[in-house]
Amino acid sequence: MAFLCRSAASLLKSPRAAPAVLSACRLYSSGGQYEYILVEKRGEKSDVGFIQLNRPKALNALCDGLMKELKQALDVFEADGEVGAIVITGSDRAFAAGADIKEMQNKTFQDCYRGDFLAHWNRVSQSKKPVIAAVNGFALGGGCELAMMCDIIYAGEKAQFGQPEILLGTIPGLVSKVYPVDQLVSEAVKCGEKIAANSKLVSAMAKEAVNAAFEMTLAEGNHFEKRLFHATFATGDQKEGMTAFVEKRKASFQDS
Ligand SMILES: CCC/C=C/C(=O)SCCNC(=O)CCNC(=O)[C@H](O)C(C)(C)COP(=O)([O-])OP(=O)([O-])OC[C@H]1O[C@@H](n2cnc3c(N)ncnc32)[C@H](O)[C@@H]1OP(=O)([O-])[O-]
Repeated sequence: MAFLCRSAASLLKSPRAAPAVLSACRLYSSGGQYEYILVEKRGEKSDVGFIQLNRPKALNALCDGLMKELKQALDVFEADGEVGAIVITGSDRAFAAGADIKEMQNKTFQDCYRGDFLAHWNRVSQSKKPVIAAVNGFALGGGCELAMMCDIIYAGEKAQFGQPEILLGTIPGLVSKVYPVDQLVSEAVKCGEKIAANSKLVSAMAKEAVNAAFEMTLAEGNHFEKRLFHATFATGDQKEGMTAFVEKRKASFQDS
């Protein structure tokens, strides 16, 4: 699994493949029109529910509308007796580049807490039917978490998983990396440098979330992480991190 930052991503960039187009895609639902996803039944027996995230210009950033539609499509497939499994995919370039930063940029802690921000994000992990993530391209932040909520992950050779939220002044849930023996120590130091360049306040919150999860049930751990995620919206560093992303510049964190 690769931990991606924007600069690393630019090195890894592959020729931009056109978003996969669903031939003969038909809207499959209770008649509702989906704006952010394409939905159909696939397989010889039409017994596989197929959901393609479809915000190509935003690299399938998971805006609130998209997540609501995803929940709606899962509800429809759960109720469909023909459907035995569900596949969620994105485009060749991006499974999903995370929660929508532009939508989150100006949210306050109060907005997050009162509106129970991300409340419906657990829908995938609550699915009674097996869900398979088919991941090509970027699966970052909430996009990586969406894949992890599925029961099985199939990854294309160029799939890139990462939890880069710390670069935005908010908290991630997972980081892992594998190196050859002789590169391990120097890479660990480089990693330390990258961490140290981020908000120390938010890094501490991330660590608190990870450590607390070891002592909790999965549901409690998810809840605790969500509350800490909300709390980062009370910091100046979250504002700086997300504003810097939108303004296409490097963030300057003040640990506040
Ligand atoms: C449990 C929940 C908690 C989750 C928290 C999160 O997920 S936090 C998030 C964690 N995720 C991250 O921190 C990843 C943030 N994304 C990146 O770092 C880079 O986009 C990249 C490395 C994925 C691709 O770089 P690249 O140079 O190849 O492409 P590019 O950068 O030019 O992007 C093309 C267009 O897509 C847009 N857009 C992209 N992502 C998002 C987004 N999440 N949101 C909104 N928009 C996004 C981007 O603004 C641009 O639109 P514009 O300006 O043209 O209108």
